[in-house]
Amino acid sequence: MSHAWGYGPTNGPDKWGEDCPIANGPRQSPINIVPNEAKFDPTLKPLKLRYDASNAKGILNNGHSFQVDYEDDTDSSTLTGGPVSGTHRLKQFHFHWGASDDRGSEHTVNGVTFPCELHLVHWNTRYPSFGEAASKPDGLAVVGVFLKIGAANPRLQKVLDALDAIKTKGKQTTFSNFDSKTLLPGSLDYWTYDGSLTTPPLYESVTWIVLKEPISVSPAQMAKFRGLLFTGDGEAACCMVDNYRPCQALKGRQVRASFR
Ligand SMILES: NS(=O)(=O)N=C1NCCCN1
Ligand SMILES: [Zn+2]
Repeated sequence: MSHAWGYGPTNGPDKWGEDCPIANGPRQSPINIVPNEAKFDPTLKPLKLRYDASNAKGILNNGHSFQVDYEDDTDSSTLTGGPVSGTHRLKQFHFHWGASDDRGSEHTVNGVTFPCELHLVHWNTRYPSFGEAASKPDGLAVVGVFLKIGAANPRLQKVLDALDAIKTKGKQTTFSNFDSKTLLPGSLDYWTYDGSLTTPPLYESVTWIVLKEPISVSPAQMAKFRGLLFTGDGEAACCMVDNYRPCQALKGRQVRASFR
């Protein structure tokens, strides 16, 4: 692939293997989760997410999605417990979504897609930085949360209201005082499996923690996601939609459940 990766016909997921051969590796993500095939693991600990709203730094259109970045030079926003050992620091969160409500999530459940999926990206502090951790088999832990069409979600609104300022690729603005814990559903029941980044470089470094309970999003709120552009100022506009990777082969992996 001679040009930068993306989600179009010439640079999309089917082409990523040209630059990233790990795309066909043994622990790629996302996957279809089949609850009846997930094994309840009583040794799994409850997820402990402690986030400090004041760690929120900024919001950026990176040309593939948008992300909210967090200060990660101390242990003030962390994930502990769950399937991971040690402490993982929150680095950023971002979303994946579709052009219409029938698609957009990366993981699926019994083949069912959701219109959007939230990823909260954390890195293992046994390594000195996110960049170092990102390429280690136990380097990252990503919490995935499904968004399901329903009532407008007031907890999304501050994020969505910031999108007008970052419409095009490369735009960023300050984004402060946001507690990402408010984006989580009431239950922290989860499925977990060993996987990868779902965007290049597709490193097989992610312990995935996919929450069973979705949060709500309204059609009008979904329209705000779809108002973003993949393209930068001065380029032919291309709507930022369908920025999800299709499900990948399980290749013998076991998905565990934290709940019966
Ligand atoms: N969708 S994902 O697996 O979280 N992929 C990521 N790639 C770059 C760094 C953050 N996360
Ligand atoms: Zn993601």
